[in-house]
Amino acid sequence: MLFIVTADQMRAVDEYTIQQLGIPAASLMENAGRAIAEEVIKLCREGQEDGRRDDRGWGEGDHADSDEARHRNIAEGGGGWPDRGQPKEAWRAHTGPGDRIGYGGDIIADPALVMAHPGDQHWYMLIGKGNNGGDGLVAARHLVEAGLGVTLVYADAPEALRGEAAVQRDAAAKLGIPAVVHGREAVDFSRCTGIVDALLGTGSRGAPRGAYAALIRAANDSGKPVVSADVPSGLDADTGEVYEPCIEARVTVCLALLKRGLVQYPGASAAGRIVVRAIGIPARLAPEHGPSVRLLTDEVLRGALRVDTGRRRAPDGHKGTYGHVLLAAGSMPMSGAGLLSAKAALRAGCGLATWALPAALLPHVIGTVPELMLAAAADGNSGEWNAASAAAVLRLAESRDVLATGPGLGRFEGDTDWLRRLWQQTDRPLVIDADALNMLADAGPDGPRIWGQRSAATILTPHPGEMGRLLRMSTPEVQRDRIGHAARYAREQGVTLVLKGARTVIATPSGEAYINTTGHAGMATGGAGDVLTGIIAGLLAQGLGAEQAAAFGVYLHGQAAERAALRRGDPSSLLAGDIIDAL
Ligand SMILES: NC(=O)C1=CN([C@@H]2O[C@H](COP(=O)(O)OP(=O)(O)OC[C@H]3O[C@@H](n4cnc5c(N)ncnc54)[C@H](OP(=O)(O)O)[C@@H]3O)[C@@H](O)[C@H]2O)[C@@H](O)CC1
Ligand SMILES: [K+]
Repeated sequence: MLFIVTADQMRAVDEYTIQQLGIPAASLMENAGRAIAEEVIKLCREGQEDGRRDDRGWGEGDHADSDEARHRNIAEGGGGWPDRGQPKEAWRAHTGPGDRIGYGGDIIADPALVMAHPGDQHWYMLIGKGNNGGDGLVAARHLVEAGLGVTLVYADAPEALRGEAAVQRDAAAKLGIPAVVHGREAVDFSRCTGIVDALLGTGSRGAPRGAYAALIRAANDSGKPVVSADVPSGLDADTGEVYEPCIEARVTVCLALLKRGLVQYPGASAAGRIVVRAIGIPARLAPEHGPSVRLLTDEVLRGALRVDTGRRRAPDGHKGTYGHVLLAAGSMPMSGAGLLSAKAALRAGCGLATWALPAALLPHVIGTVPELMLAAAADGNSGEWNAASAAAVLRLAESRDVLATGPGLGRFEGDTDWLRRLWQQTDRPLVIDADALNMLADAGPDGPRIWGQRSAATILTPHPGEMGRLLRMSTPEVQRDRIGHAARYAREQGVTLVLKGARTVIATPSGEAYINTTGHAGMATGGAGDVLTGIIAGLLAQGLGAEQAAAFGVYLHGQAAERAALRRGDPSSLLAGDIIDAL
């Protein structure tokens, strides 16, 4: 299971493992360095195999329907990417004739470190003065052992290294691994075939300084593939913010647990392919030492969240079994938003859906979705909502299972009070999106808290701009720490929050959070959010809890968008309606 941690949480788990479990720090560093060396070899082999990387311009990697692809460019245990499932044949292809003994079966020495023509490779290992540098030194030893050429490039004087890292420095020196110190000797990056970035890890603070900054710039400018140890140097491991400069890695070998900065943009782009490698630290310790944040995969949905991702129906089920969604949405200029939401709710599998809308809109939408029931909830000829309509919506909600509101609603006189009445006077699960979120933001900085805790599920689905209005901060500020802001708001306001955007965050009132792995940049299109509102409402109607409906809804939404983009052949031509059709 892929837990996602902050640097402090990682440190606490490290400490526990070393001090309470008694696993020596040296073992962890040995495992870390060895894992980095293996990933370097794997990258070299890929280069030897075909030299052509499969960059199809989808933004985040391959699009396939398997859970492995779900992880996007994140792989666990080093085996998930891109092993191509044929280890034995692969070793055959990669090992030279001298590496195999032909009689009585294959005997292969240390397969993870075997490659053809290792002597053609020469890697520069950029070594910082902390434990990240220690990992790089261990990796250097293993690469030398595998036959590659290696040069250590120290950012600081080697004497600055302490503890375990100093032990590794001395071992490397005794083995005669060539070393230079930045500033003392010139470093010519054109002479290497690849670079290991072991400058800064989770102990990094702020923008890289001095020699660290100079080496990062030189590595990026070299055009050589960079493998980063734990996190790309120059990345904020907690927020995903990239400082100037920041390593642009081809591969990041993330040690033990995923760091938050690697799953949030722009950090996720700087990290390249992320491989999470176990180093002897039990992953399940993570939530005991900080918030529980997980990558949202099919496994997490089926396991921890107990969601039937196969969406099986009871053989004797009827439409009443799958619940009835009431959607209060749409206005004259934005009727399509209501239509998309309502249709998505039906496609998500609810038994029935009623769309409550301004009376003047009714004649224009009758028959557009025949499966949908329509209810005029606001009088007048304007096609807009009004404050008095709250009573009608509440009345309709009495015989429905879920209320969703916001898409295409528009703003109107007294709208914040209109929303407050829905919040306080219906005991149905409530999904709040779009303009309804702006009404909520106008309720004041304490937002929902002053309206009281709802007993039923309450799900808010802001995009970063709406989240900013709720939090009274700018959109870039929200984006700078998406997980942190979403988790805090959900906990403080007692709601389930879906912060939309690349790598959607789902945060619960109890402090759990999930980072979605499905979807693509083609979903940045009008109406995609309205579709999500409908899907989540449709799942709530079928009896899923808030956490399950929000998480599964986001996952399904992205998965359907992937399918739709594959059908069209190009994600950028995706329409929100295509997502509904692919559900
Ligand atoms: N058991 C463990 O702990 C394990 C840890 N592991 C590994 O250790 C890594 C964490 O190691 P770490 O805590 O030593 O910090 P790390 O990131 O190497 O560097 C800190 C040094 O950099 C410096 N520095 C800071 N900011 C800077 C800046 N902006 N620009 C320039 N310099 C800056 C700072 O110096 P200062 O400024 O304080 O003088 C400090 O000396 C982790 O990511 C993983 O790779 C694994 O082996 C598994 C076991
Ligand atoms: K690094």
